[in-house]
Amino acid sequence: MTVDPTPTASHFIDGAYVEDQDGAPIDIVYSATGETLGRVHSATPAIVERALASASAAQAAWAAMTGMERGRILRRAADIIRDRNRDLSILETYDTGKPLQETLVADATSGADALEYFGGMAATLTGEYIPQPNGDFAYTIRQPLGLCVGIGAWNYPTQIACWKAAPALACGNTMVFKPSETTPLCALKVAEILTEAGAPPGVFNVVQGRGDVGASLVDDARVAKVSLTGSVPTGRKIYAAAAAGMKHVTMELGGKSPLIVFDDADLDNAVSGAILGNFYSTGQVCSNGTRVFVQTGIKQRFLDRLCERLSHARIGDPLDESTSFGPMASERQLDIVQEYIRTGLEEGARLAYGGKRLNRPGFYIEPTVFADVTDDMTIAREEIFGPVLSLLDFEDEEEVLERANATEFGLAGGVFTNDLTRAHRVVARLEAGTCYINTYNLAPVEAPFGGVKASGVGRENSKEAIAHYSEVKTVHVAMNGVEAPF
Ligand SMILES: NC(=O)c1ccc[n+]([C@@H]2O[C@H](COP(=O)([O-])OP(=O)(O)OC[C@H]3O[C@@H](n4cnc5c(N)ncnc54)[C@H](O)[C@@H]3O)[C@@H](O)[C@H]2O)c1
Repeated sequence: MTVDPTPTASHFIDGAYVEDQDGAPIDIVYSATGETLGRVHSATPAIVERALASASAAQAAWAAMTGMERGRILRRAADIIRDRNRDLSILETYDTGKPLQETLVADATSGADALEYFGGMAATLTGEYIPQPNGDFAYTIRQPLGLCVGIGAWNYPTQIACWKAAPALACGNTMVFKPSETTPLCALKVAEILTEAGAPPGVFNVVQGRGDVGASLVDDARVAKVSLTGSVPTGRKIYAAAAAGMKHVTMELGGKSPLIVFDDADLDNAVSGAILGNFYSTGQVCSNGTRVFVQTGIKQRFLDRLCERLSHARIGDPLDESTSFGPMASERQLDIVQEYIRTGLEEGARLAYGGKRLNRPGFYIEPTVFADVTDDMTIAREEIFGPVLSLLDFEDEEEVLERANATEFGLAGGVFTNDLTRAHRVVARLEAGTCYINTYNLAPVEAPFGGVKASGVGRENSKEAIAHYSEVKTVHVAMNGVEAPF
């Protein structure tokens, strides 16, 4: 073990690690073995108060720094992350169970990208000059919102912390971040590295805990904005609580996205897209295209090729770099996935591949494919958040579009076809925040990411994120006398 996965302490507040053993213990369980690596303690009300007070006190001075100065710190943090990519990737693997093969390229690196991108943008966040008659004018100032709360899911703990911290801090906000109780480790490292890079104490704080701790953060009157990555039910609760305080929100929630394969598609590319969109990170990706609609003409060939390709998945120790498919992140999530597989079978879907828990320690389940799935089946309607692909077939474009959009979710959607005009026509009509043509599940920080309908509010990444972490103040200036009616 080259990386010690046990954290220095549970929380990171005011530029330093903080412990308070009065909080309820949260075990750090390595999902590849089921062993408990250590424990953190949930934040007590006193810890939550310390974090909020620190972030609140730090905000004015952080906002008063120039964008150049703030950006330099974020970019320095990006460089440190890249220098330590391997260790941070191993930590991400301990936190989530995702294969090192993935974490080496997808997690800390994406976090560094976000810090570099928004660090570079910080100095460009300027206002506008708006000319008015007779030499009068108005101008705008882009201002931070203030104290922001970030709440994370467990599938991408480093990336989620950075995707929220980077735009928030670039705009001059400070943040209290609560990682998922399932993955408490990585956000602490992000806080440590930001501090090392020069972020003043209080600018980025991490507190541990479950939903109750998250709710206490959301409810605090000092908090101006809440950004959640999580499930739709949690999003509904947090959005409602934030509305009571008229707070800004970003909601990155769940999905049940359609991936549509027309019979003129390049079969191997389409199968690759379905693999990326269902089995990467053991299927624990919000934007996954878990409803794979395949046109009837290539249905059998697609299924055969998919099953053949899945037989090459290397399931095993995620710290072995040749492993391409790891365990579920937690026993609870494994149980949820197994329950959905049982429901799929009960409702008459045909199990075409996998479906079984592996007979080894840890929370492993095989990559699973159901064929002959119909739109009304539970596995076609609900987000499973595990490696379970539902194959549905369709006859024509109009029909598949109607069925693809018949869901409360709207996170992502994809189409595989060699017909250029059809590709653009289809994505134009997909009710989804992020669409893919002949590819799937890319999420570069330069492009907006987020959902429509129940899948979310607002966008992360890209220039769009700036609007969600800042406000515009308008200033009117008279260069002439003031006329009044009396
Ligand atoms: N759209 C995206 O960008 C994106 C990315 C990753 C995951 N997700 C979604 O996240 C879900 C899986 O993650 P999860 O199981 O951790 O989600 P979850 O909703 O159970 O928990 C998310 C976070 O919210 C906290 N929380 C729970 N109840 C709360 C409350 N009442 N107030 C404040 N905080 C509360 C949890 O402690 C956790 O930190 C899936 O639905 C997945 O699609 C979305």
